[in-house]
Amino acid sequence: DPVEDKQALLDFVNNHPHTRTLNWDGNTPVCGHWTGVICSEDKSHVIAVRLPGIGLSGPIPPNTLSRVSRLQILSLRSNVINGQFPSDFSNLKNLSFLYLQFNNFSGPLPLDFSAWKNLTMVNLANNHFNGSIPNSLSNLTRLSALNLANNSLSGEIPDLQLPSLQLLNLSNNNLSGSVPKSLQRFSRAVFGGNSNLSFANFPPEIPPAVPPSKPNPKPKSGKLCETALLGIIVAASVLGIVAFASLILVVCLRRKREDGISGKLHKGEMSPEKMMSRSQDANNRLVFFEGCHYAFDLEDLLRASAEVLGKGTFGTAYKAILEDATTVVVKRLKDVNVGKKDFEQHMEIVGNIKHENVVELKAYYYSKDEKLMVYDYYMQGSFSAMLHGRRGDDRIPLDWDTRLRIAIGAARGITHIHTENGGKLVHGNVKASNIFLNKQQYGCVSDIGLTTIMSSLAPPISRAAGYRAPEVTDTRKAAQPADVYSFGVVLLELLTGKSPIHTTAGDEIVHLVRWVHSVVREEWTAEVFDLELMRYPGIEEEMVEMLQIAMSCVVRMPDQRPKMLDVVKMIENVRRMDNENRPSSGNRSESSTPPPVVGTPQSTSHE
Ligand SMILES: Nc1ncnc2c1ncn2[C@@H]1O[C@H](COP(=O)(O)OP(=O)(O)OP(=O)(O)O)[C@@H](O)[C@H]1O
Repeated sequence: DPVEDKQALLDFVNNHPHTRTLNWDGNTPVCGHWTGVICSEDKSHVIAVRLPGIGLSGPIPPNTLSRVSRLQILSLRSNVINGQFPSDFSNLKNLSFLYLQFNNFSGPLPLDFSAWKNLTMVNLANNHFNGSIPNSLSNLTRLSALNLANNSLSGEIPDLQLPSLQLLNLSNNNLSGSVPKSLQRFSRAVFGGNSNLSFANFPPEIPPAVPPSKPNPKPKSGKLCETALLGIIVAASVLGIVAFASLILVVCLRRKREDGISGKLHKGEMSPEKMMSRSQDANNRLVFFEGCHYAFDLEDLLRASAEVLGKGTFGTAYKAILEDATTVVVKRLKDVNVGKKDFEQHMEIVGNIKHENVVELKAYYYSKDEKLMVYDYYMQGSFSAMLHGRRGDDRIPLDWDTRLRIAIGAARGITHIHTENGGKLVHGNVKASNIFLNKQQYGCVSDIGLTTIMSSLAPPISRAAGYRAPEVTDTRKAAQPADVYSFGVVLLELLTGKSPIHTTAGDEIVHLVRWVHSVVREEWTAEVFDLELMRYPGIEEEMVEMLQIAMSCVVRMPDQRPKMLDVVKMIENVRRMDNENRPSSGNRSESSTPPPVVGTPQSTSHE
């Protein structure tokens, strides 16, 4: 609710004793002392306080912040607060985002940062802090951004071991000595304006390579290319939606070369009977995996009516309805890059993965011209369709509990995949359209390991672009940390409701990871979340925790990302009060789906 002056703000807070997020956008500056805004009574339910640019002055009164002991987001940016770093901040054990920039704070930084294990983003720039940078910052394993620029900090920079740190700014202080090795991955600019700092041991900066006098092969600007890319993405998905046609699968396959099975069928060169016998041939048959209850053969499949579900990176997916009403999904692969033996070996690995958070490959078919994969049909559609589809009046909102179940399930599925094939298997294509809901309504992942048998994709032209980890240049060689990155993007999608690459109203192309970083950096953290989630009370804490997990997954350096097993444990911890009802996360997270996080979902079959 908009409030117009300080008294109104105080009244508002006092009249709404359960306010959990206190947000003041700073558009109406209010001068004066700030006692009473958040310290008037017990406010232990408050998790976010944003009071930027409202003219708060004087030091923070003692014990003010001990009343908001569960605070996760604190922004007092752009006020005229002075005095020392408040000692009672050490009570704020859950603090994740701390923005105190552009104030008049002075004195030393706290010596001991070990109390704030959750700190993800710290901005103390443009104050008068002095003394040295505390070594204890190394305790902040989740810290992703640290801005201490434009203060009066002095002494040597400690050898900070901050595995998640992506943004650092120590410029314009009085720091001396040399830059420790652990921070030499950042550019010199972040240490600039410290006249006594030596760069003698700093690796030489390599100027960006400028190709001699070669004409630029790219005729258009990067932005245009990105627009074109988005056009392709949008067009492809629209095509998938409108291309509904009740076709015989054979017809879908008709443009194959003459020696192709379907081509022959189409031209009447081979009757279904002959085809049938050929399909029973040991060299040319539909291979079902153990435990598969389907009782159809290739001929039945070829006779089935088929509807295009969508064209993906690796081919086209069809919903095929057989004569006995059995419904399956047939994925017709294009650009398989390996021979029959390797293909079969790979299918064996994938087909033998049995886990309730992994979509089971039921059967496959290999011939020179056709490579098919058969899966169960998930009638609720993918997580992507649930999240982004039907945004109009008839939209069924995707509530937080469902999103949590999707995240936990998918994380467990990927974790299990990472244990397969001697711990070497990589999913390679983790994205929202490859996540479905299993019978318990938990996420389960599909499309495993196809990248390794397909031709490499030119990174910028792929539909998976927004999910791809920055280090992946050849999709066939992606490693497990790249799956962690892609899963982090899925989590960001789940939290924000935004696609990994989307356009703004002004047609600007936005990359979700960059957007979230910029919003969090500009301390609008609470604004990251999907508006649709705002209707559910009391979930902010969980959302902030999930945001931290997502941000740790999308760290630029692959070796600094958590392992999937750790991600599972972190997500399980988001809903702590549920732990008593569930087995411990350790082994279970690799093997099964626990009872639902909240309530009992309807038991719906996915078939
Ligand atoms: N088993 C399934 N049940 C229901 N829908 C499915 C199933 N498998 C795939 N789909 C849907 O079919 C469409 C095409 O899937 P496909 O996997 O071919 O492409 P994609 O997921 O869009 O991209 P990619 O090829 O990179 O995975 C997607 O909307 C996907 O969610």
